[in-house]
Amino acid sequence: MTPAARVQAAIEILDVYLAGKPAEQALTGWARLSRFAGSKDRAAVRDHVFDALRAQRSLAALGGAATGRGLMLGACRRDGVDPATIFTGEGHAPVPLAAEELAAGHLPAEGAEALDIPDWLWPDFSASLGEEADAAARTLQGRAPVHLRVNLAKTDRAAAIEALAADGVVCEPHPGSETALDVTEGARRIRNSAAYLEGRVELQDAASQALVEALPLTDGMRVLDYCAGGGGKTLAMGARGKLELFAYDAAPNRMRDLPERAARAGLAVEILDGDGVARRAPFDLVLCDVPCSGSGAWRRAPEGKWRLTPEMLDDLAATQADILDLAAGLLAPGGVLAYATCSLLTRENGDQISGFLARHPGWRCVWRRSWSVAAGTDGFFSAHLTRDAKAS
Ligand SMILES: C[S@@+](CC[C@H](N)C(=O)[O-])C[C@H]1O[C@@H](n2cnc3c(N)ncnc32)[C@H](O)[C@@H]1O
Repeated sequence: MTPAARVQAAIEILDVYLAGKPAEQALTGWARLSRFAGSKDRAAVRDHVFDALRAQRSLAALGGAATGRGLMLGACRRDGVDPATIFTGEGHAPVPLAAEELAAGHLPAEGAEALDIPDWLWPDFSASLGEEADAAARTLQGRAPVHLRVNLAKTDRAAAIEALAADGVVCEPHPGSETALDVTEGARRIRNSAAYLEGRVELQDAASQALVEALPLTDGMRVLDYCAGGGGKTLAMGARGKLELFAYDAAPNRMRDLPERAARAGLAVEILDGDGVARRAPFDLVLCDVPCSGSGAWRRAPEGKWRLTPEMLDDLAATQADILDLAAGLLAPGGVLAYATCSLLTRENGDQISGFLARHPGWRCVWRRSWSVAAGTDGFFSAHLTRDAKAS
C-alpha cells in the first residue's frame, strides 16, 4: 500500500469508529476485507488510527470536521504535511479535497480543545493535576512507551536484555522499577521472542510493576487479586515470593488466559468465583486494582477518553467505594488492603481513600503514591490501608 492508501484505510476505519463501533473491531473488520495489506501496512494503518484517536478533538478542529477525512486532514496540517500530496485521488489515495474542506478548520482553542480533553472533564482533570495538567494532557496525546516486566523467578534483567536482543528486541533498564525494561526497538517482535514465549518477560507498564513492588509481600502470605482482569498484577505478585495466590474478577471471562499465563510463568493461581472468595477468606493482602476512568492509560486506550461520561464516572466512583468496603471484610487481622487505579483523577484516588477512612473508623492509610505520565509510565495511584490492632 502507498502512504496515501494507508491514510485512506485509516479514514474508512475512523468513520466506522465514529459511527459507534469500538476501534479494535473497526480495525479487525477492515483487516478481514483487506487481505492485500501486509503486516507493515496493517501496523501503519493502526498507528494512523490510534494517533488520530489520541488527538481526536484537536485534529477535528484543525481538519474542520469530526470525520475520518477531517481527522486525517487535521493530522496532515498538524504534522506539516502538504495535504495535496496525500489527498490525490490516485490509486487508492483519498479523493482530492473539495473547496469547502480546504477552507474549513481552525487552530484548536487553548485549553481543553487543544489538549484533547472533554470539556466536562477539564475542571476535574486540571484540579487533580494542578500545574502538571497541561503537560499531562499533552503527554496523553502521544504514543505510550512499551515496557516489559522481567520475571525474576526465571531470569534477571541483564540476561533478559541479552535474550531479547538475540530476537531483535532492544531494551534498556527502566528506572521506575527493578523489574522493568523500556523497549527501544523491535516492539512488534516481542510476542514471538523466546523470552516472552517462555515466560521470562511479560508486557507490563513500569508503574504497574512499581506498584506491585511496593506491596508488603512476604513468603507464605495468602494474597487475593480481587480485580484480577487478565492477571498482569497477579503474576507480578507471584514473582515476588512464595505466595498462596488467588484471583477473582466480577467478569470471570477476563481471567480466561490467566491459567495459561500463570503456567508459563511457573506459578500456581487459584481462580475463584464469588462463593470461592468467601470460602477462601481471610487473606493477608487483598489487591483491589479497581475499574476506573483509565485516564492514566489513555495513550494506550484513547477511546476511553471520548467515551467517558459524567454518569460513567459517577458509577465508577460508586463501584470503587463498594469494592473497598467489601474487600475490607475479606482481610485477616493485621492484613493489608491495597487500592490501585490507573487514573489521574483525585476523585478516583485520594478521595476514595479519604471516603473509605471516613466510613471505617479504626483504619488508616500507611502508604500512598501517585505515578505521573510525565515520568514516562502510565499514570497510576496506589494506597495501602490497614486496621489498627486495637480495632481488629
Ligand atoms: C483495572 S482492571 C484490572 C486489571 C488487572 N488487575 C491487570 O493488572 O491486568 C479492573 C477489573 O475489575 C473488574 N471489576 C469490575 N467491577 C468489579 C467488581 N465489582 N468486583 C470485582 N471486579 C470488578 C473488571 O472486570 C476489570 O477486569
